[in-house]
Amino acid sequence: MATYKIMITDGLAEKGKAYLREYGEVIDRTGISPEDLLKEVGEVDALIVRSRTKVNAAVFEAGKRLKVVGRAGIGVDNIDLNAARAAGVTVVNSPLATTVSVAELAMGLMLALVREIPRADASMKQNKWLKKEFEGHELYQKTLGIIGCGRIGSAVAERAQAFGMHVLAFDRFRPKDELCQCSEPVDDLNDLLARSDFLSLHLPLTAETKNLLSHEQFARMKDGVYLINASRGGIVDEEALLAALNSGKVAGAALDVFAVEPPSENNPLVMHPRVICTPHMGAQTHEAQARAGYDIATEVVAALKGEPLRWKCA
Ligand SMILES: NC(=O)C1=CN([C@@H]2O[C@H](COP(=O)(O)OP(=O)(O)OC[C@H]3O[C@@H](n4cnc5c(N)ncnc54)[C@H](O)[C@@H]3O)[C@@H](O)[C@H]2O)C=CC1
Ligand SMILES: O=C(O)CCC(=O)C(=O)O
Repeated sequence: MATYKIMITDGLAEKGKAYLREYGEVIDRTGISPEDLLKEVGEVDALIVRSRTKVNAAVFEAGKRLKVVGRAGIGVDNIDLNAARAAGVTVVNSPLATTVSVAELAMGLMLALVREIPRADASMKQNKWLKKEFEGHELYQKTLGIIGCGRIGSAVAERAQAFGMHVLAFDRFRPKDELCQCSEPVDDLNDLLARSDFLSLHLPLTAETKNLLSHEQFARMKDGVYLINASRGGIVDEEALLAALNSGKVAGAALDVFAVEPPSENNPLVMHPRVICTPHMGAQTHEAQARAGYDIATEVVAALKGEPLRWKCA
């Protein structure tokens, strides 16, 4: 039986590692620097990453025996797919594993925003009882606009409707009859922006979606809209968001993702009193990571063995 060398650079659940060990040597280099990755990637047949490791053209160039890159998770915006194709390296991901966790975080962020849960907790820890300051809003009967209604967007739509929200969905590539999880599919992003009390983003970062929400789009939104972004930072123009928060157009924003991660120290969005932040942790649950680790391990081994693949990205 062939013995493969498989490098892990951003951690992997034990179940995934155990599966990989049946087929080869697992080299756990979690946290490896970009420089060391370039030095060491030439020794391995497969590389398994999450979102931290940037698998750019230089990595493919240095990966002389590299056959497959596995992304334990969904977004492959940190992997240069063109460079992978040019180098003849297969790229796979594990897109089903983390849907529920991300959708649950989006719902949690929505509630945290309208009830100011983080600020209320912080005030209690300062021995303050500011009950009168914390008059929030209900989600009930509000309109939620979902941009990108695939796996996660649909799961959020389902959960939001259980809260009694009216859910609009815009998806550029999915026919309206596939958006059955929402209350009302819309054809026009501007229509969704104009009607939503809450906006939640669930689409990939691509050349087309970069800065999808910028000054012009914020101007089209309702005054006092709430924004939740647990997709990718680059989809929202951060400067435009800051301006919209400062003008009061946006009442509050909850951000799990940033254009640059981690964001710079004292980043004005992170520090903003009406912004709630989490460190890109949508998929960071025990359950999601156990599934993602196992799914990517089986998919990477299948790719190494030349077997049919379920989730080929390149
Ligand atoms: N915060 C976190 O930890 C996590 C974030 N994510 C992000 O969530 C994104 C969505 O994941 P899934 O729902 O599983 O992907 P998906 O592929 O099932 O759904 C994405 C949807 O976005 C739509 N879309 C693409 N471009 C669009 C555009 N320009 N306008 C409107 N819709 C567009 C697609 O047609 C698709 O239906 C991922 O790409 C990733 O960036 C995923 C996992 C964890
Ligand atoms: O695994 C991670 O680091 C983040 C998860 C994520 O954003 C994704 O799977 O697209």
